[in-house]
Amino acid sequence: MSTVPRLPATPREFEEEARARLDPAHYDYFAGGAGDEVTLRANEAAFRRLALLPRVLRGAGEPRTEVALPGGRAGMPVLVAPTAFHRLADPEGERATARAAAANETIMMVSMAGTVGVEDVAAAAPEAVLWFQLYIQPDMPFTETVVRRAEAAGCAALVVTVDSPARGVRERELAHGFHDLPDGLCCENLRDGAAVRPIVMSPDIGWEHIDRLRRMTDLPIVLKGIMNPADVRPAIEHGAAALLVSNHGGRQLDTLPATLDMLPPVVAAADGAVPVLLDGGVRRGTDVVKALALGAAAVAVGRPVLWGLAAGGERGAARVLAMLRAEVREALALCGCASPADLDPSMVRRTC
Ligand SMILES: Cc1cc2nc3c(=O)[nH]c(=O)nc-3n(C[C@H](O)[C@H](O)[C@H](O)COP(=O)(O)O)c2cc1C
Ligand SMILES: CCCCC(=O)C(=O)O
Repeated sequence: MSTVPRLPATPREFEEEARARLDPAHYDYFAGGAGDEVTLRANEAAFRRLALLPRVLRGAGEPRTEVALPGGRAGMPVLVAPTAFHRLADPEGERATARAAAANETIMMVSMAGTVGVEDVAAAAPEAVLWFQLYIQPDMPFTETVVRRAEAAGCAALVVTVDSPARGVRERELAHGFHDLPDGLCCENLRDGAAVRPIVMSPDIGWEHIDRLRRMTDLPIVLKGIMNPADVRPAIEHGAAALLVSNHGGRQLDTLPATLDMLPPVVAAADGAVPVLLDGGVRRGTDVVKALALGAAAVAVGRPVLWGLAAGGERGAARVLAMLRAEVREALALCGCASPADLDPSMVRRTC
């Protein structure tokens, strides 16, 4: 009789199980942040500082969790953030993640630094809604080649990461000497003929590149890595369809504020012109509900999915997403909400 291995039951246990299974260098690559990891810790701490204030006796009925976004509908307001190198966590890599996302009716943002090509990710989960994350390469003809591949694979949006004019310095990576993928793995979306190009994070990228991208494709463009409200107007003027408030999970510049703390001013600056999403430190359904109450249209999770993948492959990643979905439903119900639209800023309160 074959037995199915037991999966961890909480986000913390998933991380512990992943840590036990992963090569320590790979665990630290996934877990770590830039500098002293001030921002990495701040993201999660900001959610703990905020308390929920439910409403009562609203007769809201069973809550619905789906949300409509420029790149399609998601069955829950928790998307999969783009993270690199999934085959370090599981041999199936991004294929497994896409199936886990599809099983939970949510959207997967496929990293440009994926270890499975976007076509193969799409083929592995034909029902998955995929958004393609792009680092605009200064070689624009090559950027266009990558965009065409994402379009041909059926991706429904481009997520352009704008917080990386240079690569963040993560001391945990330096301590392990982690620079390259092991033999046999590479960034499949960077293939150029027989060669695989390195990803260039260029300080030369500017708004004119967003304009060129806008002219290149009809796909909605989500700008990922907006933190300063001063960037919101230009983003809208240059055609962004949505903004993703992100500090790259604390992996780029250290000592940025928590994303949750910048959400209200970014939402205010967007003034309803485009939906605003958030990632960074979302670990529980209550975290999701707090971000939605402060005006996020949806959130995304990075590391929790990697822990699921490392702890239990596709099943593990699917379980992490299913836990979040169940927790969001429960938190909405206990807040007296019929859907995310019933949340508002009066339902959260700062505790310190
Ligand atoms: C291991 C790892 C790899 C990442 N790779 C990418 C990437 O290739 N492109 C990108 O835009 N963001 C990348 N990110 C950032 C995530 O998209 C996201 O902003 C962040 O993980 C959210 O924080 P969380 O991990 O606390 O949920 C990566 C994050 C991690 C942890
Ligand atoms: C060149 C891969 C970049 C992945 C990334 O964005 C990260 O590790 O945070």
